[in-house]
Amino acid sequence: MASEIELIDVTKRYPGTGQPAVDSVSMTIPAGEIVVFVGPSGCGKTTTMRMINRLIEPTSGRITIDGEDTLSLDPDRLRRGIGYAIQQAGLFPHLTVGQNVGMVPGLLGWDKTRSSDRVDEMLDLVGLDPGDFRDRYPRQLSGGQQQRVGVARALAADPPVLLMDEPFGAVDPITRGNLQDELMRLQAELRKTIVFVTHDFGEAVKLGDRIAVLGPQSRILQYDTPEQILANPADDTVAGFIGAGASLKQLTLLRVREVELSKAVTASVTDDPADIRAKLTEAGRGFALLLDDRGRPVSWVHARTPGRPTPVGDSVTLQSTLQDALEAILTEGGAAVVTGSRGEYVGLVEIDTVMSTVRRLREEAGA
Ligand SMILES: Nc1ncnc2c1ncn2[C@@H]1O[C@H](COP(=O)(O)OP(=O)(O)OP(=O)(O)O)[C@@H](O)[C@H]1O
Repeated sequence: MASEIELIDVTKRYPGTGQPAVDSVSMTIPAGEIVVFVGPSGCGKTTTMRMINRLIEPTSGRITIDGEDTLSLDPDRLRRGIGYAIQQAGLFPHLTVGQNVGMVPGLLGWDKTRSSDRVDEMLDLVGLDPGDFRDRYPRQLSGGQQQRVGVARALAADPPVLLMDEPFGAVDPITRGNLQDELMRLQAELRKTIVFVTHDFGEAVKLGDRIAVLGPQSRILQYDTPEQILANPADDTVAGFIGAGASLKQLTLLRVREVELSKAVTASVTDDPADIRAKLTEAGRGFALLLDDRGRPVSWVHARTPGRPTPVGDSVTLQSTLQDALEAILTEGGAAVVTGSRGEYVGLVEIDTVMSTVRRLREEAGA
């Protein structure tokens, strides 16, 4: 379930300020898409987003959701129907993870069983084991886990619209990449209308079906697909914002599932090292990837030392971008291991694949 959002001539003038923070913005946010607001600090991204759920009231203009004027609705009711996730998760510190996630279902009057089933389902969905996490307090979680709980909470009542204000801004780059991958995996399933605020253009390109590049007072400098913005920036300001190295940035547009994967020699973690060595000799390869009993990658072994595995570090999923794969290759060396939806090994992205893709993108851009 998703909804179309429309902003019509929306203006916000904070009391006691000269210029409006948001000046006469009009845009349509299509149902079921991720629209990213990106722009410099202070340009009015957050103000624009918060007017959608009326955490901030517009000074003038209209906002409709599926054609219904939000100003005609009771603000509390409106907000319960819109998921909201923010930087540093904004969890209530004195409530458990389960109570945080179950907050909106509780407000909506769901009964206890339905609420608690939903909490477990949501924790599962964002990759946290409910048995382990439900009764913990936010301070007992890492930053990335808190963000996951924040997303679970925003999704708990199955809202058609999700507002996300720099939700991954406060975590390290690797965790951030993982959270982005998970959001894309969730969205492939849920197809919500998501408005996402960031000042990181790379994040916008990775996540957005469309990107609104905003200038001062939320003036829309360009509103288009990432491909179009990268290929045809509307003006020098947008071009400057995209920055140099656009063809490398285009790696963030391609998913691992879109390139041909290579095959590793695989063996089971329980296999005899001598058998693994024999297998590698026969295949004429130097390394084997060891899988556990569920087919998940565990470690690499070298033909000369088959009894001494090194753990697989960074892996990527089919939804990851080639940029992520490149980063994993650079940290892991040689190739990035690709896993499927249950964490099972599905193939490798090799550096040659990334290089030939970059060459192809350059050629296409020059053509
Ligand atoms: N409550 C307020 N009262 C007065 N001015 C405000 C208020 N909130 C925001 N502003 C001003 O409105 C402008 C837009 O702020 P907003 O937070 O929407 O920008 P932003 O693009 O989200 O910024 P950032 O990326 O730094 O979070 C800024 O100039 C800010 O100083």
